[in-house]
Amino acid sequence: MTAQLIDGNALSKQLRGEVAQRAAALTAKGTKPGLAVVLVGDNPASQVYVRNKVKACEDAGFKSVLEKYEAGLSEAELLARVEALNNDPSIHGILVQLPLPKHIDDHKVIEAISPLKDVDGFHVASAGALMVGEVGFKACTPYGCMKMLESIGMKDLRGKHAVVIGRSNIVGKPMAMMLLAANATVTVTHSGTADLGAMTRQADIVVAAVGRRNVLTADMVKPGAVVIDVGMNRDDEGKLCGDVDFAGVKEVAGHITPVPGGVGPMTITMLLVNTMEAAERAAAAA
Ligand SMILES: Nc1nc2c(c(=O)[nH]1)N[C@@H](CN(C=O)c1ccc(C(=O)N[C@@H](CCC(=O)O)C(=O)O)cc1)CN2
Repeated sequence: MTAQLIDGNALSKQLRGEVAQRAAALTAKGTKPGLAVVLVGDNPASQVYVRNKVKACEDAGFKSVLEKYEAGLSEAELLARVEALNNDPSIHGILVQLPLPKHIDDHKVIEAISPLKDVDGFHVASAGALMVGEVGFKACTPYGCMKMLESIGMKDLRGKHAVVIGRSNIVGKPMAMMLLAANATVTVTHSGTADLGAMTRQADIVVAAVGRRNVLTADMVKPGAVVIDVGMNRDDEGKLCGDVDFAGVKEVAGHITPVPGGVGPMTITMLLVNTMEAAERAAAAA
């Protein structure tokens, strides 16, 4: 058996088209969605990601502002920039690209972003809203994973067992909350889990979000399961790869996401969706 691919590029194209239509409608009513992207330092991967975010905004008809700062920018200076963006009515979403240089406390910076503009969904208020089912912004990567499940008819996950590998604040934990909200039975595994394979072999859905190659191999997957790969690593030849042993697992799984072309583009797509939502909420409140 060879698994069906869940194509993040194709799904992104469709969803970004829908966002562009909403953006045109809101712009015609006098509110052009605006996203500010803040990058500190010269991390090469971050530079690619912020460029892709700005380009995606432009393609969708948004205003986008890219603020780039030297790695030596102080925490106080960054907090002052965030505050200025909080008070800028033409900006509906603010994103500070992670990782930040070590001398800056990323938690402090994220908490300085207004929850009304927290389109990354990383603020404690956004995480809390997700936990209790209130209106807020959902973290883009897990939100994109949920859309990928929806695209294969898995919106209500009643009766399904989902196993999340990884417990980070930006992927693993919000992923578990979103799966739970969709009625899945959820197990969160991590570096302290005794027998990972024993957990994943029970799963109808596995989400791998560890940041290490080959965390999930074919022998750890139930035949027909859906495998979502959030990882972004380099193999020995420097080629981009995920956390899943794709070649092996695709022979066992029912559906699988590729890397590249899977969750990555969906992360940017859901950022557009969140920014669109932020602009619509701001216009409705005006
Ligand atoms: N403020 C944030 N920082 C970071 C986030 C985030 O959501 N918000 N996530 C990651 C990086 N990231 C977005 O910023 C991101 C990573 C990868 C991709 C992507 O499209 N990947 C492509 C491959 C790109 C390549 O060739 O390198 C793919 O998978 O097809 C998009 C966004 C950490 N920081």
